[in-house]
Amino acid sequence: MAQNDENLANLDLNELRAEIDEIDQAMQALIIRRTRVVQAVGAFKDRQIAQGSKVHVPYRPAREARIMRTLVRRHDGAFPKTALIQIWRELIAAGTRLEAPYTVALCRDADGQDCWELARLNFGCLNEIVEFDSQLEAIHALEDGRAAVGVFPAPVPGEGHSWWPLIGPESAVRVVSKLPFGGRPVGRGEDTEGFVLAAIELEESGDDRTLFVVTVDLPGDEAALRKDFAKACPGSAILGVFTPDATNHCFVLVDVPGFLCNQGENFRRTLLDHGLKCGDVRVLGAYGVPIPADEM
Ligand SMILES: O=C(O)C(=O)C[C@]1(C(=O)O)C=C[C@@H](O)C=C1
Repeated sequence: MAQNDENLANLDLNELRAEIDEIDQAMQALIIRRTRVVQAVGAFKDRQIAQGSKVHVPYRPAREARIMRTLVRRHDGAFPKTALIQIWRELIAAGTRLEAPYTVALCRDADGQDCWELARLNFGCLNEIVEFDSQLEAIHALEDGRAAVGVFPAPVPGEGHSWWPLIGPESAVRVVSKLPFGGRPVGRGEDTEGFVLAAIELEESGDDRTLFVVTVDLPGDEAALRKDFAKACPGSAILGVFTPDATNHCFVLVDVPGFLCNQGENFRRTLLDHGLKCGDVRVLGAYGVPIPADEM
């Protein structure tokens, strides 16, 4: 029998355990029911694919971001929100696998940093994680469908080689999420941040940031470039600058507040208006803003 909190203190151990058994049974029945609904979602997506949809990966990070934010917002009581999110990570990852099994691609960065913990925690205990020898190979695996998602270390300003310049303008691969999304694990991997890459459509989650790759004339110094971008676009951050050999231009990876995937041209004009000598502006991706640590 469901007990009020006040009554719990009057129960003996057997009665308390009977209460837990009842709750576990109710939760399991709901997991069974949720799974049937997820399978129906999978069947719906299969029909969309049969009708010509190009997206074959069931993963929908914007929807997941909305689910996680709602969980955290309505939570109450002593159970930690980070662990609550982790329960749903397993639920969602295992369910997505039922829609279509998928492989997670990983690659270490030039400093040997990898995102294994991030990948395991986000994509669950059942999905295969394949480690590639080079970042280019991992990106190719995403492009040709050998892997559905990839987790790559978030670029660090000033690092020598990053993966993002390897994604060409014709590639269907995009940055679609930032990890960890809510809460951090304790211990190994607790400081690692990563981006999820996948060949899927970009969708709004209600609180998003957009990644642009901007081609600019080689600046006198990088500090001036950062200042110019900050002035042109408040709240933006330069995550990386890549200068191809023997050229007089560089590519700048800039992280901008808002879901601006159809506004590359507007963004370019804003930069030009602020005196930045920029050429092409292309969208590398967009991601739901992770839940801030002080809300967890
Ligand atoms: O909503 C969907 O599109 C689903 O496939 C369901 C679901 C979920 O388990 O809630 C699973 C995978 C997606 O990444 C997002 C959500």
